[in-house]
Amino acid sequence: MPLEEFHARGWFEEPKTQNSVAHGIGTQNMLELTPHSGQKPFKKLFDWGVLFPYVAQVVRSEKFEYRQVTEIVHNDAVLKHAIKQAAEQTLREQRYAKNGHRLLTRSASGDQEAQEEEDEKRGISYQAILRKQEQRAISILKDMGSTLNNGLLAFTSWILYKLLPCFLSGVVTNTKQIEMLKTATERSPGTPLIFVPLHRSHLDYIMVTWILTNNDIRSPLVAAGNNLQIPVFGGLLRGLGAFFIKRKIDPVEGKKDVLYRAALHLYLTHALKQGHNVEFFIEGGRTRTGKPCMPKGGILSVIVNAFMDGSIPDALLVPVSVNYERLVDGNFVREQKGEKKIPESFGKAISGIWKALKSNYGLMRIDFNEPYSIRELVNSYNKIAREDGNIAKVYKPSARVLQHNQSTSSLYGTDVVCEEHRNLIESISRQVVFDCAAATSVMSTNAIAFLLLTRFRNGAEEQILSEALDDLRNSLSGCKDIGFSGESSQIVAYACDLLGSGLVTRTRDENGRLVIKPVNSVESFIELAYYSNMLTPHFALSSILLTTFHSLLPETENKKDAAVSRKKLIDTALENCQIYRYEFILNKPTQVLENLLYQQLDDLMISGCVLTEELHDDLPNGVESRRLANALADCLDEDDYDDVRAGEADEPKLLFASETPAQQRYICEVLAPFAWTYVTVAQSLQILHKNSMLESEFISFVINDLSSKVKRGSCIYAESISTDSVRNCLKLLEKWSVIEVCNQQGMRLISLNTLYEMSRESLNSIVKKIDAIVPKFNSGYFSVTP
Ligand SMILES: O=P(O)(O)OC[C@H](O)CO
Repeated sequence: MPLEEFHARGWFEEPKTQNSVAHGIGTQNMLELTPHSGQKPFKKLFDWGVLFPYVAQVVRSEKFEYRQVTEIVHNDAVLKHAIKQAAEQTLREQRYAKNGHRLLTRSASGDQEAQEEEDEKRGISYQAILRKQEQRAISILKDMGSTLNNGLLAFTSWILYKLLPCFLSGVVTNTKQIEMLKTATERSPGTPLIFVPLHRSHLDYIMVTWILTNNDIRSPLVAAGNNLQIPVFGGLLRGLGAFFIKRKIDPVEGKKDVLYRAALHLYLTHALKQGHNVEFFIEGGRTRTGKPCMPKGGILSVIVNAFMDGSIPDALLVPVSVNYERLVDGNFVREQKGEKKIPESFGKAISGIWKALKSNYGLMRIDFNEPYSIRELVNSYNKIAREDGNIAKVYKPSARVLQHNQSTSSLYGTDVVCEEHRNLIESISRQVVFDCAAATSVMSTNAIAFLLLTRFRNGAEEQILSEALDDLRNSLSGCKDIGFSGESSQIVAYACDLLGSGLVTRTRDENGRLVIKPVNSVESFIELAYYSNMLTPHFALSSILLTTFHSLLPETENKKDAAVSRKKLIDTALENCQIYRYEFILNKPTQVLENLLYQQLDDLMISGCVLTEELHDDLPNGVESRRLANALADCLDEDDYDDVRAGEADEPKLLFASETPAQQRYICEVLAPFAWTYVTVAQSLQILHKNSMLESEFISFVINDLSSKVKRGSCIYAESISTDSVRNCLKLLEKWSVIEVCNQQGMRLISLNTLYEMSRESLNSIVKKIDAIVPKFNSGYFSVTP
């Protein structure tokens, strides 16, 4: 989307019409690298020209009748049933605790009177337990419920209008996307919009609501973690639409909190039935790495269920992409290094806001992507399943009662879902995350951090970095939205200013040329990786493919003759993609990964990173191979790749392109830090030999090991020190049944599976398998001089 299409109203211009208030990016010129305004908050505080539109907004927004959902849920029969269930569960526990083995249950003994006498003797009263559970239901709903208020929304909008310019140089949205949302609501009146942003900052909650309110789109009820239920701010968020949910739904392992689950399920279902729009963060928490986290299905499952059981006729899922040039929340370096998160508190919030108001975080960008109708999504999945003859995978709407399955550790991961819909929810959630990530705009800081980490870890002259930025922009054009424009040299300077001297240094060399370098510390590389990782998913497939290609190239004297079969490459790359299954979503559920790899291979041939056999001999610079690959890519659509593969037996082999080793290296560098983390986890497994360990201890062990490798220089990627990636690798090893994870009194204990406990060879084979994804930059292929 060209930048010209973005609404370009200035922060400091007074809103002429209410609909334009929310988009402040200065003028078109300001978009091209506006210096931070440093506006004083509350300048022209009582300017009626500014205030009036907000007063008008309160009046206008009365058309959205914000019915409080809590009272409706109180009287729901399903909640009453859950209260009874919870009371019976507690009764059983109390009987067990007091009677031990002499447990009598009504159903078992058949003698209710005897049981009640026994209960009375032991001071157990079912009625008292029931009353307690009723009280608990009331308090859960009170803790949870939003108090969405139009007056507060308008007042906060006005405050934000005054405050945001103090620390952001603009908030960019696209007016066409806003129009699209309005059209969608007009076309399907009463169908709730479900906003699903990828979560980067606590500011996301506020900004999405702010943009919507200022554009007369009904503000959503927002699922917020109860970690944000802090004095003053908790109440404020609640008034702006937040409803609070527990991060861990079942605090006691193995015991389901039936009452809480029912309350959450009913609250959300009734909110949808009342026509409320809803917003939730499908990743659960904020990304710590800068790339999307794997989706958690909990909240989505309630929404999909409400559709499947006919509670609502449809809902429109709106993937929202949010990005910041500089993250207002600070950074996640401590957590990546294995330290515990400092919980949110009133003091922390105040000091955070104070610090933010005195800083410059550049632009914020919000994109509302095309809504999916859940109904249409289910129909399209069903169509594919029918075409594949996979009738078992056809999802049928059905009336049903609430049913719960095993939950994962975070609330957002809790499955309040029918088992038969599990695949459907997983497919939808992966598709939403994939689309959100693909539609996220590349900010200036993302591009510069990416170049520094993949190409210029030891620094580069400003001019060379600018040229590399030009190349990157060209390579992204048409496939990624770029959130900046202007001369690359100016963008380099601007982004370096925003990243700050803690992350990049700018010094003059002996010839007076400006050299830009990442600050050489673990902390700065981890933080730079956060910004760079926004681009990592985009290059992930080509990085896997090219790293795999290099791992398959034989060691030979004549590098130009080294050949790999296309099939072997794709098959091995597919296996390597599986290694990253918890790190990246590489394809949409509707896309075939193998086909995407074939497409990537064509792209690598077009860019001259891989050559083909017969064409290589007479055309050393690969021009002809590029032409052929171009022609192929032009005439093939995804389905045609199946036919191409059918004839692959007589296909020419793939050859090493000796003219482009540097270019190949940059692509392999993209995933190299992740590969180092994974291989270190695999190597560390040996300490589990005859020794189970707390997961947290094992993670610390790996992080320490990575830190010493980085210190010694045996691993050049300080950003490999990543708790998130260690965890993702552990999930993979659990999936492969290499390790077993069991819960003991709420703590996760890991141990080797019997096969790997018994045989060191099996464990070595795992290390070897993972080592295949580590690029071997000393193999000789990368050092070939063109
Ligand atoms: O990123 P977390 O884990 O601090 O959670 C942030 C969420 O917004 C909590 O509601």
